[in-house]
Amino acid sequence: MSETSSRNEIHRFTDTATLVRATAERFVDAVVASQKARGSAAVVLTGGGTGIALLEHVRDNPGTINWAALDVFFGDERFLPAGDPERNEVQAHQALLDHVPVDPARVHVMAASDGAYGSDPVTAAAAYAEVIDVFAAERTGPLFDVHLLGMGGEGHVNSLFPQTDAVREEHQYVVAVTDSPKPPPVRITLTLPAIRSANEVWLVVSGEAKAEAVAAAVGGAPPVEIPAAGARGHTTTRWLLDQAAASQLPT
Ligand SMILES: O=C(O)[C@H](O)[C@@H](O)[C@H](O)[C@H](O)COP(=O)(O)O
Repeated sequence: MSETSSRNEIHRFTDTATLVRATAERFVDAVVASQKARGSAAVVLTGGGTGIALLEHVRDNPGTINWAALDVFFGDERFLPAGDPERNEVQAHQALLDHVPVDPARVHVMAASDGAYGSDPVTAAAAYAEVIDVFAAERTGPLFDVHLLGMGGEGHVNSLFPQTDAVREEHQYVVAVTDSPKPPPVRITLTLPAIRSANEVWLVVSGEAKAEAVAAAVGGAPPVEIPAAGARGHTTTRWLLDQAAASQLPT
């Protein structure tokens, strides 16, 4: 998948609560607009405090989303047993998906470590790639409408950490990670080529601890050093930041 040429859009909000509220409202609008334009929408959710808080806000303020016409994917998953509270999909279900009439067949969860593919994350990653392939065959245009991303202080997005094989992956859309520097070590993740197959990529980031990596990513750092720098949408790459996270950007 080639690099896209979409430009960075920067949006700054006074504090984390305002960032979460504004992002949730934009997310609802984006889903509704995609459903209006093509009949359904496809989104990729992210874990992390900001990503889950925004889902809670969407739960309480869902606008006119047609839940039956929504495909939900996950950007990464901690490869843990089903139901483990550390799993991103468990948190997303608790925050939003258990409370709205989504079609369970359209919520595309990555396998658990005690699931259908056993404890081998490589097989589980290949199974998720197959799920994406089946979906892609039915879809025209960019694979996902919006890919939400949080970012770690060293610039990781999904489970793509600096200087790893996963962040260097140029072809496969889904890979296993077995040595994540952030626990748990075993994960499944969408890669940069998968992220770049989204029409819009939204990086939702809060806090001073992220400011240096935000500035490096927006400034065009090599993705192998700052993975977020390689997260680009087809048409839009949108940084949604609180003031603290934006504090090292040029004004
Ligand atoms: O899988 C993980 O370990 C986390 O989910 C992680 O990738 C998180 O998304 C980012 O670190 C941003 O997290 P915050 O939004 O909490 O800062």
